[in-house]
Amino acid sequence: MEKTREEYTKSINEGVAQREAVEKAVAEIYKKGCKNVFLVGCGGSLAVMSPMRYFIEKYSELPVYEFNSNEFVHMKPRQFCSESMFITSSYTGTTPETVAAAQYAKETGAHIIAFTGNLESPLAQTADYSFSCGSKLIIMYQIIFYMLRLHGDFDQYEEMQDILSKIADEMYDAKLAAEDKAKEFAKTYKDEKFFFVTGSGAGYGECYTYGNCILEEMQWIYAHPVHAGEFFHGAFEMLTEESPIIVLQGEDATRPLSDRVLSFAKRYTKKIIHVDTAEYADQMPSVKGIFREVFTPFMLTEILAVYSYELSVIRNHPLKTRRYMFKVEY
Ligand SMILES: O=P(O)(O)OC[C@H]1O[C@](O)(CO)[C@@H](O)[C@@H]1O
Repeated sequence: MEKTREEYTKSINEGVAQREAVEKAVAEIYKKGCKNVFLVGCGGSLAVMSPMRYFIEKYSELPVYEFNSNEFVHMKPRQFCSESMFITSSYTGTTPETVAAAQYAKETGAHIIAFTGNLESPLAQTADYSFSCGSKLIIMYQIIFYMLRLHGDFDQYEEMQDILSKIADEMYDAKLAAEDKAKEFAKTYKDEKFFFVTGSGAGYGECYTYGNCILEEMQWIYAHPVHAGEFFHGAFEMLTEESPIIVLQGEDATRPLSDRVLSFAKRYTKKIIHVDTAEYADQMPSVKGIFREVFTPFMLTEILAVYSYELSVIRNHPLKTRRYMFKVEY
């Protein structure tokens, strides 16, 4: 395991402990107006907000838009205005297009709330409110679900906070339970040259992250992250008995989409890697009822982190290895 229980729980609980400050920031922004919500970022930092779009769309009538930072800057969407809530995430806080997007948001008069790993970064200096901890998702949960509560769309907010206060330990138990499967995955598939990755709904962001950021960026293995619904409208033509397919399955409303991928894939390939949050229910007794859906993105992210780590170890290719990123002009 990449982190000890103490290191892991500290990094998660550091985010949970910021509850009051996050609520204060969200309440101040909400008071000034929240006509719509914009989720803006790049790569893994954009994908981490994708489940939040799912939850806003599911629970609220508030319009929500998800944008790559550079597209946001160049397109300047018409719906974006001084009463928009601009939520952004950048681990480094220096990704130029994300900083530019925040600067544009500021010029427009919108209120900016940011996750960043560096509170001294240009992004943090541009944002009205910035938060930092070891988990982007934990901060996003607190921002989005408090906003939904203020908007009268989510009555179970206190229950969610109660679960958050226990989640680090339970999640670590689930990560331990995933370790053998992750080691087996790494041993079996370490030499593969290509992976399909499918996911949907609250789990789609993690599907994108796994293909684009983990397999391609961090392991230099070709991957196609494809929406489980869209798989049948193109990509499945490329599936052969030689194709490994990683099927990410959560416990959200779109679970049947992954059942369909699984039943098709079982007919044409033996190389199926099925990662299902439902298999970790015993380790996470606090996460019950509607919260199986709410915490689907968190559980998928944390379980897959075990898979990524084991793959990087067996391939002797650390997850921080880069050819171009942060090294050359781009
Ligand atoms: O804006 P951030 O979060 O610092 O992103 C920098 C890089 O980190 C990643 O999210 C993951 O390494 C990339 O996709 C992205 O280019």
